[in-house]
Amino acid sequence: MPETRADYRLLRDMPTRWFDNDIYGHLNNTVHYQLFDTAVNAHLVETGVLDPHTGDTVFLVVESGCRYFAPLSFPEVVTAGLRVAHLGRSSVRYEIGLFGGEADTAAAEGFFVHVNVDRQTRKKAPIPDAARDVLEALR
Ligand SMILES: CC(C)(COP(=O)(O)OP(=O)(O)OC[C@H]1O[C@@H](n2cnc3c(N)ncnc32)[C@H](O)[C@@H]1OP(=O)(O)O)[C@@H](O)C(=O)NCCC(=O)NCCSC(=O)c1cc(O)c2ccccc2c1O
Repeated sequence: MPETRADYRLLRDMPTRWFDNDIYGHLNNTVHYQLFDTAVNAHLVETGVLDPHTGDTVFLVVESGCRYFAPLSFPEVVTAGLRVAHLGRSSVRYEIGLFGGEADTAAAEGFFVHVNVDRQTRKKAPIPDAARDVLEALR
């Protein structure tokens, strides 16, 4: 059973683009993953805890997945619901629901796991306190 908007801690509107529709006239499955990345990383950048260009550490994805319940398509505005399901020492699991238009049940539900790594060595590193605070607020 798909989840509802109330099941997520933060909602973020995500405009769709002409190019997002595939030959069947709906968002291709790869676009859902782009929306997940954009929703989460935009929040991290806006809250000041991710600087993808100069930060000492960066997040890498180690696992991701998605279930698709209903089609989404341009020109719909999609709303992404975000929550943190697990916060470890160096890892965080995000769960994201995608809602089409005014719908209250998710058209798709996905997740991905980020591991924080040192930018230079690419070895895992503890999630810094400031980022941890932002992530705790999404639990
Ligand atoms: C990332 C790695 C270096 C980690 O290797 P390591 O051996 O150190 O990993 P561990 O097994 O010790 O686990 C560390 C930590 O993660 C948890 N964990 C690991 N796997 C999973 C899993 N499948 N599910 C849940 N949790 C997992 C584990 O429990 C530990 O947790 P703690 O919290 O207890 O510390 C190595 O795995 C690696 O290099 N992998 C390849 C990464 C990669 O190439 N990914 C694809 C491209 S990256 C990407 O797509 C990407 C997306 C973005 O959104 C970005 C946003 C901003 C910047 C960059 C982005 C980006 O590159």
